[in-house]
Amino acid sequence: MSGDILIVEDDLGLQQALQDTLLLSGYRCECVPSAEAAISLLQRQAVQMVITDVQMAGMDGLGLLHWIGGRFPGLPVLVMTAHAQVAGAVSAMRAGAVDYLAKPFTPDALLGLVARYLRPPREDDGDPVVGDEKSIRLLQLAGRVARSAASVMITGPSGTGKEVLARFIHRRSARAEGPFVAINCAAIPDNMLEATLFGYEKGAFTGAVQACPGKFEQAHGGTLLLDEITEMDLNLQAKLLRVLQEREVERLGGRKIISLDVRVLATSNRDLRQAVTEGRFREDLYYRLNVFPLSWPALAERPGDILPLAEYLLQRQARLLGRNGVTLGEDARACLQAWHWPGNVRELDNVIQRALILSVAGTLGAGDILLDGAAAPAPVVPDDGLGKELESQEHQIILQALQACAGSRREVAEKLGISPRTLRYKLARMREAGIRVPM
Ligand SMILES: Nc1ncnc2c1ncn2[C@@H]1O[C@H](COP(=O)(O)OP(=O)(O)OP(=O)(O)O)[C@@H](O)[C@H]1O
Repeated sequence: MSGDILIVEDDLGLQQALQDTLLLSGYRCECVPSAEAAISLLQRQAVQMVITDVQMAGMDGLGLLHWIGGRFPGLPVLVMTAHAQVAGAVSAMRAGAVDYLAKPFTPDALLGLVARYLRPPREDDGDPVVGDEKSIRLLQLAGRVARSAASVMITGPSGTGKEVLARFIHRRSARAEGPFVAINCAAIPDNMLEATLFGYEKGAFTGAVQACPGKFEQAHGGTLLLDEITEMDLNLQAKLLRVLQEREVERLGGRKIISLDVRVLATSNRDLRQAVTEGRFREDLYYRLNVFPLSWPALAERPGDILPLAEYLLQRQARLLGRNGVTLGEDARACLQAWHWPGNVRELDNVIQRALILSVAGTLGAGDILLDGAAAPAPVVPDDGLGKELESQEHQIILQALQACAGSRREVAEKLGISPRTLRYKLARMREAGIRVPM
């Protein structure tokens, strides 16, 4: 499920910041400044989620929650409250809000919560990009395994593309038309993971104001990816094993047995055998999930993937920034090929993003490639100091332009000769880096 989020916020600066953050993650958004405007929009247009401020002139966020609860009971509503107003958050949860954000919050906190209810449309639902012999063989193997019903365990260091491979297996399987549901076991607090996986009935625990299906139920007829499974605590591992063996689930606080038709894929960046030996991962669960192990090695061990991936990631980022047609110069390619990529493909993605932000030219050069950890050998690359310097100069220029144009983004973008979209992107990055961007 992906799609439209309605933001209801009377502080236009915050409204814009929320929209920037969500747009950059691929969500489509509509913004309105009041609950009344939200109601009028909801009567005309379907949305998939609402994010609303509580305190607003006219009808407040709680009033809007009640209205939505009456008309669209299944529509998830996230409320934003001032930090000091815990009572507001409690009332909102009672009134049926699915969650709340205490201001001020980080872009990551916002995206983390939204992703629990709405999957961002991914740009990378294509096949994994490969160029190295090793990866080509791995992909062929994964394609064959996909057609079977076997559980698959994908291992490899962080950022190597394990989730991309899992999506590929789902798309190549007989379940391709069914849902693909991913849950990151490391990102959800232990006490919430069980409820998130298995679902709960209303009143199962404090805060369970309405019944909620778990990820297993949501994945019925499709595939469930248990990301970073080795981070799950041992008690929950036992419960998971039972669900996998019996192919049925019972929601927390519920009595009904729900039968499941779900294929389970799992990933881990640990040495699984060692986790079993150390008693951190159940051996029986290991055998259950490890029916078909696939291992995606570190990027440095498959150097033939680096340039095809760099090209692909460049085009993906360039599209977001409205900079289609940007290319990688020969010196930039040499730089990328020579690096040892401790952060794997995710690091490559970051480096490409940085290069695009720094450069305004149509071809990225070696000088635009800023690698993490300047201490490591990096041929023909300026040191990190220069990169930081340039970045901070760019931030200064943008901040000054914002001041000079009294916050008008359109004017700032014109003044700096960049598209409004690029400006939005840069501002969101600045906010992520903790810089206060005046509105
Ligand atoms: N072969 C590939 N083709 C296209 N994109 C890739 C590939 N490998 C990785 N990526 C991109 O790199 C980023 C990291 O990939 P992914 O999330 O799949 O890694 P991961 O191994 O699951 O990471 P973690 O262990 O941290 O969960 C994503 O943006 C993904 O789109």
